[in-house]
This record gives sequence, structure tokens and C-alpha cells, in this order.
Amino acid sequence: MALTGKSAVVTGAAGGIGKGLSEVLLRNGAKVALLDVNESAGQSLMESLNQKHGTGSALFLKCDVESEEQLRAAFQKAVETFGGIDILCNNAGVMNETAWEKTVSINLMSVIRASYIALEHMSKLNGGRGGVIVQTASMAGLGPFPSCPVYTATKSGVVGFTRAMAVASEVSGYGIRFNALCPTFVQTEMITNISGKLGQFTHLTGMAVKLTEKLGILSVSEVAESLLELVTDETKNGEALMILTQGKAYMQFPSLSK
Ligand SMILES: NC(=O)C1=CN([C@@H]2O[C@H](COP(=O)(O)OP(=O)(O)OC[C@H]3O[C@@H](n4cnc5c(N)ncnc54)[C@H](O)[C@@H]3O)[C@@H](O)[C@H]2O)C=CC1
Ligand SMILES: CCCCCC(=O)/C=C/C=C\C/C=C\C/C=C\CCCC(=O)O
Repeated sequence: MALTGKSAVVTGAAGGIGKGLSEVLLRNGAKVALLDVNESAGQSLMESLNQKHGTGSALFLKCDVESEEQLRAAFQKAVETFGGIDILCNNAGVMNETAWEKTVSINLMSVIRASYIALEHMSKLNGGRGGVIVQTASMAGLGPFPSCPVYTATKSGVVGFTRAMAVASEVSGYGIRFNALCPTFVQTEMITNISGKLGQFTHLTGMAVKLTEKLGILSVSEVAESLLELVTDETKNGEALMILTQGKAYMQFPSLSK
């Protein structure tokens, strides 16, 4: 899928990895709706992206992904502005083992919610153009991150949902591919000031720090560039792309469908 003339929705777009994903999509010719709860960061990012990539190429929409109503309104506005949606990046996420129910709500429930709303606009069965949905999962969704068990559960859930939806979409004829990015640690706000966010696992802070030292920390752009192959390569469906500092690999899973 070439990106010129395509339109994308990115959640959690105002900072960190979401900002990087949005920039890479714009650089390659797509228009992007930037969804985020952070209004000031979202507005100023939209202004700078429109200066760089052309007026009207980026649209900021204030949206809390936990709200079905706000998500529906944002998707509707994106469709009205850009004429349709070809790409959804479900990227908004948090790591907070203290507020663990919120972590489940944002990282897993909201990914499912946004994917289902996107189907209403993107599925060929609903008159949409088809396209691709890419979730920002995590390495934590492939192997456990013991300092963050609930975060691990949400990202494992996202990987499972993505793989199941990929097959469901194929057999149902939605015309939508589902893939997941699974990076190791990335240099963003999320990995800073973690004290207070590990809840009953605060005593495992040192273990998390050791893991960052062992695995290293990726830059946002290293993750963002990996989005391109999942979006443009039409053969990629149901993939979990692991991104480490040493390189990338598509994960192998046991198959239940053959
Ligand atoms: N930083 C890391 O080490 C890694 C992060 N990830 C995942 O990448 C994704 C992005 O994380 P980062 O960029 O690192 O985090 P970040 O904290 O830098 O950025 C997250 C963005 O999401 C927005 N957001 C948070 N809650 C929201 C909500 N309810 N509705 C809408 N927007 C909301 C924030 O305002 C912020 O702009 C998350 O899903 C995270 O789990 C995956 C692997 C590693
Ligand atoms: C192996 C799993 C990697 C998962 C990364 C992820 O998805 C999210 C991580 C969220 C928080 C990180 C928690 C602890 C990090 C500990 C120390 C950070 C040190 C930061 C630094 O700049 O050195």
C-alpha cells in the first residue's frame, strides 16, 4: 500500500512514539488525524506538522480513547475531513501498575474499542476502502516484564487480539490487515519517573532498570520507521514485529488454523 493520498488516525499522537508514527506517515505522503488527551501538545504539534508537510495534512482532535463517544466523534471528523480512513495506529498507552484497572482500560479495552469503531468506517463490508490497523504493543507482550505484570497482560492481550482479528478479517472479507509493533524500551516520557507507577512491584524497580541496561533503549525514530513495512507490505497480516536494539524479527507462533 503506497501512502500517498492515504489517510491515517493515530492515537496517543501528541508525544513519544505516536508523534514519531505520525511524522513518518506524513513524510511518506499520508494525511494524519492526531488523537490525544493532551490538548496543548496536540495543538502545537498539529501546527508544526502543517507548516512542515502542508496546511491540512495534520488534524488534531482532542480524544480520550477510554471514551466511546469521543472516539466515535473523532473518527467521524477524520472521515469528513479526509474522505475516509486507510490506516489506524492504536498507539495510546500507559504503564501504571498502581492504577492497574486504568492500564487495562487504556491499553487493551480502548484498542479493541477503537478497532471496532474503525471497522465501521474501513471495512469493505461497510463500504469502506479497507486498509491496515497497527497496534503499538510491546516486547512485554511477547515475554514477561516481571516488574509490570498488568502492563504485560495488556500487551499480551493486544498481540492476541491482533492475531485473531487478522484471521477474522481475512475470512470475513473486511479488507483490513492487523499487525503489531513490539518494541523493547523506547526513550519516551513513559520510561521516566517510574517511581509510584510500579505499585506493589516497586521493590522490582532495580530489576526493570537492569533490564533496560541489558536490552538497551530504542529511539522513537527506530520504532516509527518500522511502521512503514507493516503498512506498505500487503503480505503482512497478523504479524508481531519485535524491535530490539540489535535488529528486528517477525515472531513465530504455533498455528491453530492449519
Ligand atoms: N516507551 C516504551 O518503552 C515503550 C512503549 N510502548 C508503547 O508505546 C505506546 C506509546 O507509548 P510512549 O510513546 O512511550 O508513551 P508516552 O507517555 O510518551 O506517550 C503516550 C501518549 O498517549 C497519550 N495518552 C495517554 N492516555 C491517553 C488516552 N486515554 N487517550 C488518548 N491519548 C492518551 C499521552 O497524552 C501521550 O501523548 C504505548 O502503547 C506504550 O505502551 C511499547 C514498547 C516500549
Ligand atoms: C522487555 C519489555 C520492555 C517493555 C517496555 C515497555 O513496553 C514499557 C515500559 C514502561 C516503563 C519502563 C519501566 C521501567 C524502566 C526502568 C528504568 C528506566 C531507566 C530510564 C533511563 O533513561 O535509563
